[in-house]
Amino acid sequence: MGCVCGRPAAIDDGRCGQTPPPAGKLSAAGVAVLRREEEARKQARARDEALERRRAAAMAMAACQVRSPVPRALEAEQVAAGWPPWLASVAAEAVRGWVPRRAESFEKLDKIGQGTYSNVYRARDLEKQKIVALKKVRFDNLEPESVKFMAREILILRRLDHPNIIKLEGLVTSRMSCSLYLVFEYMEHDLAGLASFPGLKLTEPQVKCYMQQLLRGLEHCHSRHILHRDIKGSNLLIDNRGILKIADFGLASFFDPEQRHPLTSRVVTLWYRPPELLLGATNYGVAVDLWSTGCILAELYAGKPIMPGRTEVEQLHKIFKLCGSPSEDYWRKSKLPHATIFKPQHPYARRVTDTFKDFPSPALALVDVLLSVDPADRRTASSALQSEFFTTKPYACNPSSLPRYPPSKEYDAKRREEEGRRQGTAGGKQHPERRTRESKAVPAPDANAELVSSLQKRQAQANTKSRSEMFNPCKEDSASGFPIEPPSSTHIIELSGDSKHVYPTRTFHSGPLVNPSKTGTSKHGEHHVRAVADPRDFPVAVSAKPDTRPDDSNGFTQAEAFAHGRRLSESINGHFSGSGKYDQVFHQKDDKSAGRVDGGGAIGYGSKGNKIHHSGPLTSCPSGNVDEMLKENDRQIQEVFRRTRVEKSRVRRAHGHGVEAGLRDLGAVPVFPSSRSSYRAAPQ
Ligand SMILES: Nc1ncnc2c1ncn2[C@@H]1O[C@H](COP(=O)(O)OP(=O)(O)OP(=O)(O)O)[C@@H](O)[C@H]1O
Repeated sequence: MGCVCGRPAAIDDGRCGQTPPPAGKLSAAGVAVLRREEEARKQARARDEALERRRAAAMAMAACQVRSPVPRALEAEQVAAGWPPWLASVAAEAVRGWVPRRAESFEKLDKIGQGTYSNVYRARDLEKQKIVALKKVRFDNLEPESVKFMAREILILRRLDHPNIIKLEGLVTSRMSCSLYLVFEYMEHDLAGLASFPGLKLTEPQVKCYMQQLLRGLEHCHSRHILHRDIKGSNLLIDNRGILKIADFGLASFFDPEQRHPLTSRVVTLWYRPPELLLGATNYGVAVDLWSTGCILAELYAGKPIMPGRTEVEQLHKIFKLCGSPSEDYWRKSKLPHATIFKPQHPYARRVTDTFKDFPSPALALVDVLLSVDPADRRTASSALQSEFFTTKPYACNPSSLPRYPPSKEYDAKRREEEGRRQGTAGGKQHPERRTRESKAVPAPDANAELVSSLQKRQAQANTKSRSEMFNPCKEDSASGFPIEPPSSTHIIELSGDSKHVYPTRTFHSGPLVNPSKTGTSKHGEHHVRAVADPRDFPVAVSAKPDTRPDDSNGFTQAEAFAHGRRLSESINGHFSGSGKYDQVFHQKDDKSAGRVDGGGAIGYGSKGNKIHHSGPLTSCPSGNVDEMLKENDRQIQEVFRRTRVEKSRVRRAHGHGVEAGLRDLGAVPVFPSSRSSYRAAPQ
């Protein structure tokens, strides 16, 4: 029906009826039409409001630390302060007391980093006249999980105030905006980048200086009841004055030491992940960060990551080989969920002091404490700060006496390599040493199973018409930029030290902190990692059941975390699975509801329908010889990668850009975890 102003009701855009002729001049029919129009508008408004409320409530339910919807008054207050309603409805607490900064008050300079769910830019703050880092959070503002992570990160960052913790200086958005930038002080380096800088060897006072700052920052986090849960070199930013700051609180969580609330075990980047998390602990504390700190300390002395596992199983086995397997007492008292799966038949002896006998003894003593298998033995950041390592000579140097380095972030190395690739040379005009190292890139599976899975889900959605696109024109905020690439080269692993196996890896990133001279290099330039995992040591797993307790105070269940993590571990295990036993441990379909164990068999990767394909168990090998089985498995994996590459380039040719999501949906592209911190350059 048309309106009195002559516009059809169907195109009523809100202007219709705003200036109706005075009612007195209308006929009765005209007035009736006006009333009906008014009524229809009211109903439409009510419908919109109800929709908006439902959306906000759904987001609030899933939002971090938000057990009940944000009080309407607080939400309204934040909207009045200039925050967009989608943010105020979920993260009102996180932005409380702040007003958003305007985008125009910053000048974006260049991209300096990329995380799982963010792009980081160097920018000039035009109001304060200084250089800052702008972290643009990539999320779909209708996706509760992504808003939840972002809100938690902001809330945690605001609770922290310490010279060794990155400072969140503000947020950039506006009432009408659908994007969000976190404003941080700008840091020139990260520890991973510095440690991998060609020719750079940190002295003992320098190592102590960085470690002291790291532990002071951690001490502050823990005193505020915050666990970082992703301590690693690339999350330790360093400025030109030598100040180290812990960054990336995307995985951090509050914890209550008195009343332990179950937390997800799917956190911490694999190489730095403590055994209790690999064993599925949901009741843990500060010791998880101390384990990662121990790994970093040992890495700085060893010049390479000390336990570069490729799968959770391999990681755990490396830990047992180095640190010994847990005592009977620990198995009994900890009641860890995966204990029955991973408890080795024969205990492993601890070899930390043997392995690191070249370390100065106070450093070795601290490493020994921090890498205790029983979390209770790792003590605290405060006790580490009082250890002999810091109280005996040579003392930690003053940060200001540290040398000034050229830009040395992992991201810089990665960019150089990309540039080299574009020019058709392995390393462009880089330092030859660097080039060699980068060609030996080795992936380190990322910690962030939760985020990765959330992003995978969004990528799958993005393939059709994502909800964000429907409601939200800001395409940049979708997960479209998330780097997911198939591996592009090979990598040799020595299993049990005697048989070599070629595994696919990426050369996209700069390689890990591995010293080739100690681990060997093949004539093809591939890097050998002496993986100590011996599949025969692990019993066959028969079941793995998701726990359904609430997780992380954020409304997620363990079942969900389990399912998410499963997806990640399977995409990794699909590439690097070892024996039939290993495979049986991890080969499960990603079935949230049932958490079933499935022997699997097909190789491939996909996110659609929560189904993960993987290399099957190797039980079909007629000889029953593990090495034979592994070779056959490798052959199959190589074949899949070959087919994937062919298929990918075929589809790319056919459709131009933007086909990766489609391929992923078809299960043709293997899903890799975060590109940011997982691939690093090998130092000398
Ligand atoms: N304040 C800063 N100054 C300079 N560079 C920074 C700063 N913050 C972050 N970066 C760079 O951006 C990268 C990504 O940042 P960050 O780790 O916070 O992102 P993320 O999306 O949370 O990553 P993750 O994949 O670990 O979840 C960092 O590794 C670092 O190199």
